[in-house]
Amino acid sequence: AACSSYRLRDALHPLWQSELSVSGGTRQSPINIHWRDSVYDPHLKPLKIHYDPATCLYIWNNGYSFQVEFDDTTDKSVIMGGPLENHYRLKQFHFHWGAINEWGSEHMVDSKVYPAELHLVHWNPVTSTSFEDAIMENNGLVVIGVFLKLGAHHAGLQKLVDALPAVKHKDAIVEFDVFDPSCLMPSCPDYWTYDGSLTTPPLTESVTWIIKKTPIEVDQNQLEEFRMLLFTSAGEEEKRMVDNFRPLQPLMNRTVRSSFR
Ligand SMILES: Cc1ccc(O)c(S)c1
Ligand SMILES: [Zn+2]
Repeated sequence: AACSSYRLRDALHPLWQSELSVSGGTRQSPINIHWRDSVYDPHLKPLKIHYDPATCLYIWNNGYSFQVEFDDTTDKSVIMGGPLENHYRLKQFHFHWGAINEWGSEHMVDSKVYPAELHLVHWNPVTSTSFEDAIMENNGLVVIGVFLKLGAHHAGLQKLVDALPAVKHKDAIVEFDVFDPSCLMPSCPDYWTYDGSLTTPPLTESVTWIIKKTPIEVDQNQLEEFRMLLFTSAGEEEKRMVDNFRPLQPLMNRTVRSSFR
């Protein structure tokens, strides 16, 4: 009963009315990672990341988040290793965040929530011919999740933050060239990994999640710039883009593996 009422509340969340279409899901995201329940897997390799800053195309406001899109027509920006059997191409990255610092991330670690979470979305060019196809493929996608915590100014992020006023409204787009998202990665190699889903519609269960254990630090001004974006288009009544995170989903029959002891 608790689960169904939980799911009903979940399904009525403003951003996810369409939730009912996957309410039978068995591997939904995000989840609360219980550190002590995660299983160290010695076979997990270090994650290898090779991003070419020249593949960065533009930044836009898609009405859910702000998103930086990459040229994914070649293998110039890829990840491999970790839990992966082959390389995956970087397609885009975006963030989820809260109205205040007390919440905002999608995943949690022992119920600890962060003010924001970065998602770097990659697709499998070996088993799919396009990102759009990969969304529907089992393990067609890999999303690297990085927690953001309040702390020092993040110089690499600031280049992104400076572009946000240009994409304040839904569907706004601005050229954004030569950016290397590796600068948003924590130096600590440790991660958890589990099988899950997109956290926005179509919520398809096609994602191998790689959640970095260590957050990156950003300062208050940078978080507040995120919160000045709008869900709404120019001319509409303004709705601030905040709380664009999906509620926690049941772990069901899944194990979270860790790359570290
Ligand atoms: C492909 C994709 C789009 C939006 C998202 O929030 C996530 S998590 C993945
Ligand atoms: Zn996301």
